[in-house]
Amino acid sequence: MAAKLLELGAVSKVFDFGGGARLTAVDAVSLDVMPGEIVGIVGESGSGKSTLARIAARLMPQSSGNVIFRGEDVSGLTGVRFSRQPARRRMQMVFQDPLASLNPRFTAFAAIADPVRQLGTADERGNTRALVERAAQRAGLPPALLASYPHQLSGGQRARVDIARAIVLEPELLILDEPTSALDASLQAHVVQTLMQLRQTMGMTYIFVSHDLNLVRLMSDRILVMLKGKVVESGATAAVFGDPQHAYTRKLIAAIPVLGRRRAAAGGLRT
Ligand SMILES: Nc1ncnc2c1ncn2[C@@H]1O[C@H](COP(=O)(O)OP(=O)(O)OP(=O)(O)O)[C@@H](O)[C@H]1O
Repeated sequence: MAAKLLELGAVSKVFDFGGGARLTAVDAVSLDVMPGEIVGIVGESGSGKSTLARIAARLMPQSSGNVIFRGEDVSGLTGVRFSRQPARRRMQMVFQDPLASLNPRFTAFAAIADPVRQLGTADERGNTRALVERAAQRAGLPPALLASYPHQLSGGQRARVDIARAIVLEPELLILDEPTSALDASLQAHVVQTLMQLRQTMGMTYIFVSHDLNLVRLMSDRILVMLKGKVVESGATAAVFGDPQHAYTRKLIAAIPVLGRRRAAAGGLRT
């Protein structure tokens, strides 16, 4: 059996607001991600999905629990310390709002080149233009747009810059936090198609965070359902959608516009 790519062991995150006010945003979540899998994380707003994604990507320290990436315990490494690790280039994150995550003073080329400058080998740095052009092409960004600044690009084009930047060093794991939620339905479909093609051509593994169950159903091999920081249900996507065990999962599925109506009409899924 293949080695696990990422292991989260009983990861918790408690936000302390002072004066005794605390919030457990993630509560003892365990998750093993195998190479090549797409794991979807779903749940209502505030259920802890983004916090878990940020902990997995080492952008935020957990309060307790372990994070093991490619067999290496990275539990004590976050932020700048993790960014200095060789493992850093093997795991990248794509964010919800590229306008917020892209530096307004960087052209698309500079944004995509940034990881090469920061994390690339000397050879890669010498080859920056070719790497940037390859990543842009893979992400479906026309070469003519590489000279543009974020404000000159559409939402869909910005999403593609963000994806190109994330894949420029060919990471093994992409953690995608609502990567298409700022886009309208048709752009969303294009970006999802691009992500699915990338997975095939580059053999990547995704953790895909979304409140959009239709999208997660389409993309994921396996899903985790989160409620108030806890995983209330997990399993193969087809099994969870076909025979949801938890009342909350049934409620989420029933709320999917098209699928929910069809299922309700068939007499199933009342919570
Ligand atoms: N940096 C922070 N400081 C304090 N509280 C936070 C912080 N980040 C998140 N939270 C809180 O933790 C809880 C979980 O938030 P999180 O963003 O992980 O949920 P989510 O499921 O991703 O929601 P959404 O879909 O709205 O992004 C929320 O109550 C949120 O307000």
